[in-house]
Amino acid sequence: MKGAIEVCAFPGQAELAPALAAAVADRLRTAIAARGRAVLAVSGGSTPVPFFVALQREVLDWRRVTITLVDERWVNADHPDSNAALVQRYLLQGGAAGAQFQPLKNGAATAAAGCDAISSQVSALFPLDVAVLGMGTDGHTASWFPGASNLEQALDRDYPGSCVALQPAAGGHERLSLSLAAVLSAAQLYLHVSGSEKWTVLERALLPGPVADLPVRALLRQSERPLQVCYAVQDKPARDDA
Ligand SMILES: O=C1O[C@H](COP(=O)(O)O)[C@@H](O)[C@H](O)[C@H]1O
Repeated sequence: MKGAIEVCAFPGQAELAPALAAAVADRLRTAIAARGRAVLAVSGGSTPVPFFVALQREVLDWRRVTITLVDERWVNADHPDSNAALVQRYLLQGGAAGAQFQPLKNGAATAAAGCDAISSQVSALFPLDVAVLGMGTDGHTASWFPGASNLEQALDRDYPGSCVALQPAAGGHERLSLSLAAVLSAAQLYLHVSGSEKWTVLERALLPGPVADLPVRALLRQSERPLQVCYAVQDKPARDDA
C-alpha cells in the first residue's frame, strides 16, 4: 500500500500506546527477519512517553535495532528539553536498552555547524523502517515549524541531506530535524496525536492551504508512504504519569 492515510482513534493513551507499540514492534521484527536489522525514528515532546514505555516491553531482538530521532533541540543530553534524554529515560530501558541509538546532536556549537556530520551518520542508516511523528498545535511536525528558517529546505524533496538545522520563528532552541525526504525513506509512517485541540489542527491541515502555514500538510499530502494517524481522544498525560 502506498500513500494512503488511515485514522485509528482510541479513547486515550492507555489504549493507543500498547496498540501502536505492538504495530511498530511487528514492523521491526519483520525488518529484522528480512534484513537482519531494523531502523526506527521516533519523536520527542510529551505525547510519545506512554508509547515508549509500551514499546520497550515488546519482545524482539533489540540488539538489531537502531533508534534515531525525527528531530532534536540543540541542547546537551542532560538538558530537560533533550529528546535524546526522553528516549533514554523511557524507551532505551529493559530489553530495548540493547538497541543502538543515533542522536541528532553532537559537540558542535550550533545545529547548523553540526548538521552535515549528523546528516551523514543518519543517511548511513537508511532506509528507515518506521518513523513515528508527533504534531504541535501550531501544525508543526518533526521540527518543521511554520515560519522557521530553512523550512523550505526541510520540505524540499530534492534536498540532498537527511537533516536540516532550523530556528523556530517563535525562538527557543535551535533544532536539527530529519528532512521530508528522509522521513519518506520510512516504509511506514505514524502520526501520533492526542487531544481535541490537535485533532482540530489536523482537520484544518486536511483542508486546502499552504504547506508552510501548517507544515504537517507535507506529511498528509505525500503519496509515497502509508501513513497511519493514531489519535487518542483524551489528552496526553504529563511525562511522569506514564
Ligand atoms: O517540539 C516538538 O513537539 C512535537 C510535539 O510535542 P508534544 O509535546 O505536543 O507531544 C514533537 O513531535 C517534536 O518531536 C518535538 O521536538
